[in-house]
Amino acid sequence: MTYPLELQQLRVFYRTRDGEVAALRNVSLSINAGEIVGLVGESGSGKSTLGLAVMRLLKPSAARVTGSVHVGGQDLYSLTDDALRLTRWRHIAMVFQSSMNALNPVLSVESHFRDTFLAHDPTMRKSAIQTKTAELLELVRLNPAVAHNYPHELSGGMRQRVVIALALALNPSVLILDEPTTALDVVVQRAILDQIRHIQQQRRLAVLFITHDFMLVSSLADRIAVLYAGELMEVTAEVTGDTALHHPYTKGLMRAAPRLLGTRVTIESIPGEPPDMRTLPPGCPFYDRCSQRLPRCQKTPLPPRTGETFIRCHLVDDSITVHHDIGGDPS
Ligand SMILES: Nc1ncnc2c1ncn2[C@@H]1O[C@H](COP(=O)(O)OP(=O)(O)OP(=O)(O)O)[C@@H](O)[C@H]1O
Ligand code: NI
Repeated sequence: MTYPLELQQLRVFYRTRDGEVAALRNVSLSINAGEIVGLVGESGSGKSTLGLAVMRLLKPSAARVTGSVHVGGQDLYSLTDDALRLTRWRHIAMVFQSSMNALNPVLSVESHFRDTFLAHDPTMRKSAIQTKTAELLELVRLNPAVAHNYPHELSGGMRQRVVIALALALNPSVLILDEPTTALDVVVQRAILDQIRHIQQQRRLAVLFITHDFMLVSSLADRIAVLYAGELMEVTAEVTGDTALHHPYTKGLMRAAPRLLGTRVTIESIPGEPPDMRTLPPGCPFYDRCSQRLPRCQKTPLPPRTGETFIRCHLVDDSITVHHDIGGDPS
């Protein structure tokens, strides 16, 4: 089976003055067509790094990437620069963290779309560009007249919709969204998420939705991938109930999500800080903060896991008798 997006043993090492720092370690994850996978983790866990590595946007001078990224069965890291340019936007597109502020202030909305279309098809006619632009603006519930506006004339929510519409311009099958709604107020955020869900279903898009907000993503995603210190600790389809078996870190995130109890919002957070990526312990990276740790968690590396869902935790390994979906590659 070919996935729209498949990561195998993806590793990213940033080159720093003090040597290489592993920001992403052995990440394996596949996303199906028509599926939203939420990637959650605290600040610095490597979420944006993963998005950039998947787009092959990390400069070789700044980072070394190993493992593989397949988009529609094609190995992204084996493509020539020309082929890569074609694949980006057409097959895989990304909405970057704070990209609503990255629109060019001196270009109208229409010009942004025109540039995108012409970069991929220089022969595209003006009328076709206008029609496509109007369609895309309507797709994200904007009035097509917005095409004549400049970014500063639009609200943050409208700019974010423009950026999402731009990412969809060449009809990609994979969309990566990095904190697309974080800067927006809750009502606007909700509306945009509903829209993303709608478009994603309509187009059978494979979506990787990056956020630090577990609560937000649990209402949106089909599966959640939990990143901690550059490693996937768990991939779960049990996105709402905390009765299911989870990694202690995932449980912590679930509790840390702001929760409405009657009229009261409680926020319980995980004590401690994520580890320094340069001096990671040999065992589980969550060891220092884990309330359920076992002696061997400190020294024994976590087992590698692949598959639709998995939990990487020594404790969980002990407590499950039936390894649901753990191991074996889907085919
Ligand atoms: N260019 C770089 N050179 C060296 N280290 C980097 C570089 N970019 C990021 N890092 C480090 O890699 C780790 C992961 O950063 P990344 O931005 O991917 O995290 P994130 O999960 O997206 O965080 P946030 O929620 O704050 O956006 C961090 O420790 C960060 O300091
Ligand atoms: Ni980030």
